[in-house]
Amino acid sequence: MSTPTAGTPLLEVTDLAVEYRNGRRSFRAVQDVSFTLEPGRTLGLVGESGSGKSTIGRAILGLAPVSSGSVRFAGAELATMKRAERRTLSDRIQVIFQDPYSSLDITKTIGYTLAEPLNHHERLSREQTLQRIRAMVRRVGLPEESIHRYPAQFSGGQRQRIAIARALIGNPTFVVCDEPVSALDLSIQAEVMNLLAELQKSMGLALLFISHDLSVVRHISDDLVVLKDGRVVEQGPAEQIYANPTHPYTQTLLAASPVPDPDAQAARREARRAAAAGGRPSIPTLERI
Ligand SMILES: Nc1ncnc2c1ncn2[C@@H]1O[C@H](COP(=O)(O)OP(=O)(O)OP(=O)(O)O)[C@@H](O)[C@H]1O
Repeated sequence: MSTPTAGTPLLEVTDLAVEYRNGRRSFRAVQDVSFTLEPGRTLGLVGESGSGKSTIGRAILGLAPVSSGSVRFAGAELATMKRAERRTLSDRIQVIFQDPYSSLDITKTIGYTLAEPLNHHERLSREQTLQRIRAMVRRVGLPEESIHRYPAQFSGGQRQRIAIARALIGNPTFVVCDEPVSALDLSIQAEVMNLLAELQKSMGLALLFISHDLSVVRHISDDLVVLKDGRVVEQGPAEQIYANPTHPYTQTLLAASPVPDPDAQAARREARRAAAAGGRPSIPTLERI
C-alpha cells in the first residue's frame, strides 16, 4: 500500500450508502455521501442527532454495513476488505469515541492499556515500551505515575486524555474522532480540543471529526461536511461555510449555535490572525461562540 503525499487524498469516500437491516426491514441511514481527506488535515462532519455522522465513521472503520459506494484509504478499498486484512491497518487508523470507558478496560492499568497497541504492532523491548508509554502519557498532559493507576481513578477529562494516548501511541496517520468531547464539561472540552489540535498538528494526523455542535469543530476543521437525514447538504472549506452558509439547514444549525460572547469573538479574531500568519489557531475557550 502506498503512502500518499500532501495533495493526494488519504481517505476517499465515494457515493457511500449504508443500510441497516433488522429482519425483513431495512433502513438506509446514509446515502450519496462523498468526500476526501488529505494527510494532516481535519474534516468536520456535522449534523443533528440521527443525521448519520457516526454511521459514516463506523462505515470507515468497518463497523457499519456499506451497501454501496467506496471507502478508499491510502488507495486500498476498505468497504470490501476482509477483517484480517483490515486488522493490518489498525496501526494506521484509530478511533476516539465519546465515552472513553468504551476504549479503556477498567480492570487494566493505564500502562497495560497503552502497551497493548505497541505489543501488537512493534517489536520493542520492555524498556523501549515503557519509554514510549511514559512519553505518550506526558504528551497528553498526565503525570507519569498515571501508568500504575486504573481508569476509575481519573476524571472524565483525564480518561479522555488516556483514550487519546491509546489511539495515538502507535503513530496512526488517520483518526476518527466521534464526538470526543461531548460528554465533558465545557471548560474541559476546551482543554481536550486544544490537546487534540496540538497533537494533530505535531503528529501530522488526518482527523475525521464528528460533532453535532458546530462551535466545537469550528477551530479544528479545515473542511466541513454538513449532513441531514443521511445526505450531504453542504460541504467545502470550513471558514467559507461558517462565513457564508448557503443551505438553510446549515444556517439553522449555525443559528442554533449559542449567542456570541464578546471575549470569545476577540479570541476568535486573534485566532484568525494567528491562522493568517501561518499557524493553526489554538482554541482559547469553547464557550458557545
Ligand atoms: N445499528 C443500527 N440499526 C438500525 N438503525 C441504526 C443503527 N445505528 C444507527 N441507526 C439509525 O441510523 C440513523 C443515523 O444514526 P447515527 O448514529 O449515524 O446518527 P448520528 O448523526 O451519529 O446521531 P447521534 O449523534 O445521535 O449518534 C439514525 O436514524 C439511527 O437510528
